[in-house]
Amino acid sequence: METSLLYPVTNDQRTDQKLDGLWQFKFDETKQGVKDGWETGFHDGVSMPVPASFNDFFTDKESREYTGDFWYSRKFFVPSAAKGKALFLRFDAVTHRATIFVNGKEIRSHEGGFLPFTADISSAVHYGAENTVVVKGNNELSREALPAGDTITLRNGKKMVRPFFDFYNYSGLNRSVHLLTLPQERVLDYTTTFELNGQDATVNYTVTTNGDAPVTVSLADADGQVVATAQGKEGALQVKNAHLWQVRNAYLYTLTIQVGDDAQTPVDTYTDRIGIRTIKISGTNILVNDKPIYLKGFGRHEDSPFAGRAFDLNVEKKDFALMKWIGANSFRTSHYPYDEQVYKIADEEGFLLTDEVPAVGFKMAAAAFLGGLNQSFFKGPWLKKLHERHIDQIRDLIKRDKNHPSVLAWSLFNEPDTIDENAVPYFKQIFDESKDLDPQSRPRTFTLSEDDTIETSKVLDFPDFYMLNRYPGWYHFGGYQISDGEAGLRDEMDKWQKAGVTKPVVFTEFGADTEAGLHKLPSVMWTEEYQVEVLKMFSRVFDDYDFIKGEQVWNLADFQTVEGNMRVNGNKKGIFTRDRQPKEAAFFYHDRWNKLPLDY
Ligand SMILES: CCC[C@@H]1NC[C@@H](O)[C@H](O)[C@H]1C(=O)O
Repeated sequence: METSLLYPVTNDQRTDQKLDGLWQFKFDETKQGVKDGWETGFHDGVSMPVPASFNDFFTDKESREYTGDFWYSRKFFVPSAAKGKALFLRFDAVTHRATIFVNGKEIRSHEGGFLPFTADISSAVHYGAENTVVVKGNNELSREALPAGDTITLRNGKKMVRPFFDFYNYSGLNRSVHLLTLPQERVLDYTTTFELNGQDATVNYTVTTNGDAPVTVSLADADGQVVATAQGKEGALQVKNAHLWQVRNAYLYTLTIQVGDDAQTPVDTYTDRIGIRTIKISGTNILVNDKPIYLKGFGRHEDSPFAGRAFDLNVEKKDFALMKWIGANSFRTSHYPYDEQVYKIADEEGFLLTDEVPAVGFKMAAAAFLGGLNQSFFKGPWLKKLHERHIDQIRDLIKRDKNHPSVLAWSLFNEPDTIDENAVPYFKQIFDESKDLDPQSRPRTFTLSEDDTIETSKVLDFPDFYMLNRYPGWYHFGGYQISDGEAGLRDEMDKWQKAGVTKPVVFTEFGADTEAGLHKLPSVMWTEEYQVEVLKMFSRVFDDYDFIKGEQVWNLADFQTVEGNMRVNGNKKGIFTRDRQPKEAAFFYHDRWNKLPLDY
């Protein structure tokens, strides 16, 4: 687990310099890089944008599909003025694993392609001079890492991934790299929890530093007026007439943490924007500030042309414009943690997000669909290592995102195999070990695939609310059979109702692949008209069962997947195309959701 995952800030005590731009890049198919001294830097590679996935920049299939080690390198200058500071490199994400070298010295390694990590380079840099950072990355998949898959070797000797999941294995320095100078004594972390007392609110906080200097915490309103202060590494800020953060009606305060005796010359200062709100599950209701909400929105992907899986602020800005236009209020970070800037935007826009770790592909049946074996995923030699990495990434996910008001819940799996008894001990371990990680005790859950029902799933006691992925009208009872699909879905909902549903149910996936521009009257599958028929069918069912508290359609936009006979250059279940243009279904939801209150 990382020591500190605070998002970088720049002030009188801290600096954050992004090292984005063109880096040197090359593949290392024979894993000779270390033997050949690549860790000291190289100039015989190709130029590669950062942040970006490397895959789509190549025009030959072997490079696009490359699986194995790859190297990045660039120079960076460390000013003499940085002497005495703690120097770190912060990698917002390297997919799927990385080893970091500075001036030829190995600093650290990291496993997991969607969460940040920092490398302390204080002992390796030259001050007042240029330095060289080198990243050795790797994008192989296995059953003992997240996300799950296999890596095979073709008869021509080339490696190839076989994902047990339905998104392309985009790889590389997918998010920004930062050069940080920090005070030797500094803030490492902080937590916030909230109590609402009528018009007033209490912000309970803790601050973790690496020293003994005193701490002062203050809270300022959106106009910059300080509304509360407190002393000490633990305390409570009393806020009169608190302006609450609400769904699609956000309000953010600025929290300032100062370390040191003298407010005029603090040892360290850390600031962040927080929202005062509470989240609870009460019976079959999801409550924000004690008010029931209904989730309207999407499963998404970090996916776009050219950038691949890399964070692209332009795409993110467009996606939020589309989600606001259509009347959405929420999304799931399917199937992995997104870039921190997404959560910051969601905080500002008042969107709720379900924050998901890349525990996807934990189901051999799905792997069978994608070319794996058909056996129990939770019974194999890979489980011990997988569990270690799974809980490690849950810990870092919650450590990184716990102070965002937009985070509604933690999704600990996507469509795992929960029918097999072997799943129970694994789930028990994950839920036991994640129980106390979130100071705000937000709900923990996971998505249930079609096979995992109230009759077949063995792990329904664990989630705090249910997330259902259902595809009648597409993967079964498609086309003219859709009426049987609806009848079957209603049968299942009747069983949930009869069993006495005691927790909220949110539909987190449903939809139909649709080729934009394909029309037919009457409809056939793959046409825009048919996608609307499927979504209207689901809407009729959702409106008939009061325990259903959310509809998040799959997917906001078309996205890249592996090639195959079930995919037409990617997954086309988007309500928008991959270049973010509306299909007919976008206007259906614009009409359906904008008739409802923003938060229900
Ligand atoms: C029947 C499983 C559906 C599946 N669920 C996980 C998503 O990552 C996929 O994209 C989606 C699909 O096949 O469209």
